[in-house]
Amino acid sequence: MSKNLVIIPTYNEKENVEKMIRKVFSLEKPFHLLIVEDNSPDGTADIVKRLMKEFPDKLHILERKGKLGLGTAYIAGFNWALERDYEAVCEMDCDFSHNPDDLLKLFGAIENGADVAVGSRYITGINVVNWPLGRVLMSYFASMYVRIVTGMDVRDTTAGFVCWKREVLETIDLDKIKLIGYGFQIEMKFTAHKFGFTIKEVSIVFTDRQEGTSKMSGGIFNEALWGVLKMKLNSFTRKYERND
Ligand SMILES: Nc1nc2c(ncn2[C@@H]2O[C@H](COP(=O)(O)OP(=O)(O)O[C@H]3O[C@H](CO)[C@@H](O)[C@H](O)[C@@H]3O)[C@@H](O)[C@H]2O)c(=O)[nH]1
Repeated sequence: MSKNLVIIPTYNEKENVEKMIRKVFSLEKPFHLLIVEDNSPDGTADIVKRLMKEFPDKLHILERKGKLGLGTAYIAGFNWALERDYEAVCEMDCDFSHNPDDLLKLFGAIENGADVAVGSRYITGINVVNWPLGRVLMSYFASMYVRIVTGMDVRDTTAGFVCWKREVLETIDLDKIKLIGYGFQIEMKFTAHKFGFTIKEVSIVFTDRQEGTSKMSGGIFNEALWGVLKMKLNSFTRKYERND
């Protein structure tokens, strides 16, 4: 069995999902793939189930009743992985904004000793293609804001292309992660940082999706803005002790 799992959350990704699954399985390293599907009205799940017959054992689906948010989709996926023997788990979008070829770099960073590997848009300038200037600036300054509030030395704090060593997911108590949108990505990294895990940023280029639409909303942005302050305040009373 592959030791490495890729988790892809999907909501209305019928244009991308088959292409993405085939691409991941064509990479030179063997990965398993878990699709966390939120009952997409466009029939994404049916495409995945058809492909599961072609890729038995390595393509899996976790179906939920409806659109419950990206953060809880990943938590469900992480818990699924922890019930099995995977040694590292990577989050990735379905829409090719994350280049699946970069999975090799991210899992490679974990093999080379990082506890968390972040596919980062902001360590060598700003590597974002096809986003409107407003969104680039918002994302860039949001990452800066988070860095200042949290004191965490990570340039791309909202990045959603991230690999986690199993031990990190076992340690950070996934039930305590409360934010669900961009804030989810921040809270996961911040918690790992507070537990003393090493976070390595790996430079990637993020290209805006060609097919389908983003599911993020203004509410999710606000959640990140206020949620980060609340998260920082709560961190003063929480104990971050590892059982080594
Ligand atoms: N299962 C499930 N999947 C979802 C949901 N919402 C979004 N997704 C899936 O999550 C992935 C990302 O969704 P987008 O809506 O395209 O996200 P985005 O706005 O481009 O945000 C990306 O970049 C942010 C940083 O700029 C990241 O913070 C974020 O995690 C994500 O990678 C896609 O595969 C999409 O189908 C949901 O409620 N449920």
